[in-house]
Amino acid sequence: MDRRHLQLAPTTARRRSLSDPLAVALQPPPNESPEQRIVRLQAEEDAKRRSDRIDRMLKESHKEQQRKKVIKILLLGQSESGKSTTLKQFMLLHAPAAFNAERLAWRFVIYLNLVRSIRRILDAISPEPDGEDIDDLESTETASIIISGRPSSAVAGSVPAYDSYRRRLAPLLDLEQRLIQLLSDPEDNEEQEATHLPRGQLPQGSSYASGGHVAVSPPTPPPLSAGLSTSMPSRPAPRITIPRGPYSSQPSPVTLSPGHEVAIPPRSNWKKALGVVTRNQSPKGAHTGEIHGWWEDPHDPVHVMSRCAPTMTELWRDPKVRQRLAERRLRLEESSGFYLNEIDRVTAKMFFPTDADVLKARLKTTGVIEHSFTLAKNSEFRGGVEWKIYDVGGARPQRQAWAPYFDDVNAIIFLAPISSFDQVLAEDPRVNRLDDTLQLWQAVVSNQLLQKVNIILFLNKCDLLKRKLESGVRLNHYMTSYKDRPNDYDTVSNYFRLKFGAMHLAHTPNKARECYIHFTSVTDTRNTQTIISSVRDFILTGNLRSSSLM
Ligand SMILES: Nc1nc2c(ncn2[C@@H]2O[C@H](COP(=O)(O)OP(=O)(O)OP(=O)(O)O)[C@@H](O)[C@H]2O)c(=O)[nH]1
Ligand SMILES: [Mg+2]
Repeated sequence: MDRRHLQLAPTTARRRSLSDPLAVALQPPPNESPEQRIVRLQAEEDAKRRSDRIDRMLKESHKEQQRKKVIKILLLGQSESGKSTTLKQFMLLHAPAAFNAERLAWRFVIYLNLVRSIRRILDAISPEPDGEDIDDLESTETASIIISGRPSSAVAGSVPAYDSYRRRLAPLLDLEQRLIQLLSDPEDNEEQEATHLPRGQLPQGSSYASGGHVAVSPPTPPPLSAGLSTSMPSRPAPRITIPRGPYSSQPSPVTLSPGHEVAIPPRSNWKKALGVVTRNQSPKGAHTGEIHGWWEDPHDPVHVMSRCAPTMTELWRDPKVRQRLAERRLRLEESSGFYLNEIDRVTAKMFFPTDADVLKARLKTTGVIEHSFTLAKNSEFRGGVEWKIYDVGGARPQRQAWAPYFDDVNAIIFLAPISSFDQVLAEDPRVNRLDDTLQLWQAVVSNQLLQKVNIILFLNKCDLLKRKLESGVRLNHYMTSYKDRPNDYDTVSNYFRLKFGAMHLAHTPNKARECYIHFTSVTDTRNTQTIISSVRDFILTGNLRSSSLM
């Protein structure tokens, strides 16, 4: 309540007193002593202070109500379905400054992706009788491995230059450990030379294969400890940690997940630590105009990368190597092997990742990571809309962390990688990836807790699907229900749209809910950003309606 009238000048107060009963009631007694006057004025002052405080609180609370609407989106789907890539596209569109701030840090992930692709090639072409056979290959980073017609090692051709490749690429295999260490514990960067693990001192659970490269023994059932993700202190998220090894008194920062893919602990602040342009990395010397950058730091991984670049290119272009990879049905281009076709550019001393490089960089998610950004003010919400996007780990052991988010989410974007019909899960090579996605989809659409939640389905990796079908891979070979329909992209993609749509209709507990389906290739920025804008408007409109604000 505003009590400014208490401060009116005496004449005004007197004039008002004739008509204002409140003012009459508040008038001082006619025979007020000076002491009484002091007490009265003091009381009036206290009352005014209290009143002003209440006014301020009311104003704040009104502003708060107008300030922000929070919309929560959960990204769901199996591992490697494209959730984190979709999140990167959201950031690129709505938080470009944050995206740019992380750009340099992705350089290390790109190096790691390239180094691991090279190691997989070396493993695949190894002539050693006790080297990996196809079963081993299938249990490692299997998104790129197809599942039928296993060739035996016996029929596979050999690569005469194998020993030479291995010798010349040995520094890369050491660098792999350093990169994992760097990403897992960037604070330890200074000591990276000291903490670099020499052979024979690998973390428990990992070992060198006979060929001298790093290989990881099948994980024992991972100790799932309820840890807290940095960004979500109140939400439990599982993490898988390698037990302490004899090499260190500290717990290993390196985490490996089933399927042997590298996973960085969610608490690692690698994006912040490695994305910072330090004094050393500033593009120009302030006075001299001379270029200074990470490439002048002799410890930077770029030096090993660029020294090994000619051999990497030679290996990747070697027809015998290609033949051996084909025999082993290993298709690296579909996963972290993107960079194999651009070795010179990626290993250049001054390599600065482009948007496309960052989108393609693969780092498995563990736990649940929250990202927020605010959309500009609009007519409905004067304070703008805050979007919180939760990116979850999609591998099977990670899925138990999803449920706590179900009761408090406005929309789900489900990623179904439809190119994966001929692939198996990294965490369980007996399971076809598409079957797993369909099961997961059914579980999500039939979930009672989610019945009021908007569901948007991204039938993803359409670019890879198209390429795969054009190369002659037949869907009915892996999915007999497809029968003898044409094997072209339009028919196949439409078949998937109808199949996923029909499952939603059959299993949703809320028959009024519509499910929005998009064909996506989330590494393609132009196409994805158009879809993201329409998804954003759809979610916003739906939520405005449901909260009776429209
Ligand atoms: N060609 C192509 N590659 C894609 C597409 N979507 C994702 N990828 C790539 O597939 C890999 C896996 O994508 P992520 O976004 O990391 O997968 P995720 O669902 O977050 O996986 P987890 O973190 O393990 O749950 C990355 O290298 C992406 O660049 C796509 O539509 N086309
Ligand atoms: Mg991810």
